[in-house]
Amino acid sequence: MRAPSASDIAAGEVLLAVENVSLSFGGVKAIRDVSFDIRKGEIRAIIGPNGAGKTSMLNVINGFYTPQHGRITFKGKTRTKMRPYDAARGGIARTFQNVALFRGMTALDNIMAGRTLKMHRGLFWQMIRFGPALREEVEHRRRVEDIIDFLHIEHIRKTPVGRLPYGLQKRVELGRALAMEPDLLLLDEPMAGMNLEEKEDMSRFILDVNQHFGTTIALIEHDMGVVMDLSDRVIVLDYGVKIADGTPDEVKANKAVIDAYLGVAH
Ligand SMILES: Nc1ncnc2c1ncn2[C@@H]1O[C@H](COP(=O)(O)OP(=O)(O)OP(=O)(O)O)[C@@H](O)[C@H]1O
Repeated sequence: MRAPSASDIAAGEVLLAVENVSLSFGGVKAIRDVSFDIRKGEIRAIIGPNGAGKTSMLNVINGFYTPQHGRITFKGKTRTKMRPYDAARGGIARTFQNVALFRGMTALDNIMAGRTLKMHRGLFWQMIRFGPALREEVEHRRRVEDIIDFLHIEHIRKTPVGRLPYGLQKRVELGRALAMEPDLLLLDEPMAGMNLEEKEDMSRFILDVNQHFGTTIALIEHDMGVVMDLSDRVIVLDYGVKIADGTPDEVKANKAVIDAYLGVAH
């Protein structure tokens, strides 16, 4: 059984609230007046057919897109506009639908890159690796090694990520996001392109991140088995509109969802 339970989550504190958000690209209405919340400690899935607006919603949450209408409240602070850098500094980390790593760099260096926002000493001190900067680097390396242990990727730490199989690249990308020590982790199709074994591994890591670090997670995923197993609550989008929001069992039984999505082979 997962902890915390669904009833704990229902009573829990709201980490992020999306209110009446609408986003258009020219004539295309990607998101239409969508509201929902993400509570501290939960795993929240966003599902829906292709083009439903799922990735656009993650891009609104992490400040990549500015919605024409609506507002976002994160950790009690309300905004209509935020830059991705501020979102990252504020504690929102993100992985992408297609792996977005530095392919020529090792797994270790890619994960280390995720620590950049946590580094306080300036470039000058980093370069001469003196005093406080050296102490800081040692601490960052320790954190990164902990993440490498946690994700069981010790054997590939020195391998350029471009040479790794896809499933391991996705794991390194997760490691880089974890290196930011986020309060909210956004995962865009973390299982896409994976075989069954890789999916099982990734599911376990997502649950472990949630349980051991207490990280709140929002994920987009097309594999319904994975979504229903992992998530505390699920939002369903269709043509940019929210058509359902509830526990996996509630969503599975929802007629509009069956008609729009679940009933259709994907
Ligand atoms: N940068 C953009 N410029 C123009 N239109 C866009 C842009 N990004 C998304 N769209 C459009 O907005 C709509 C929602 O797209 P989005 O990628 O958010 O859907 P999605 O649910 O994530 O789809 P998928 O499951 O295929 O990834 C689509 O009609 C898409 O073509």
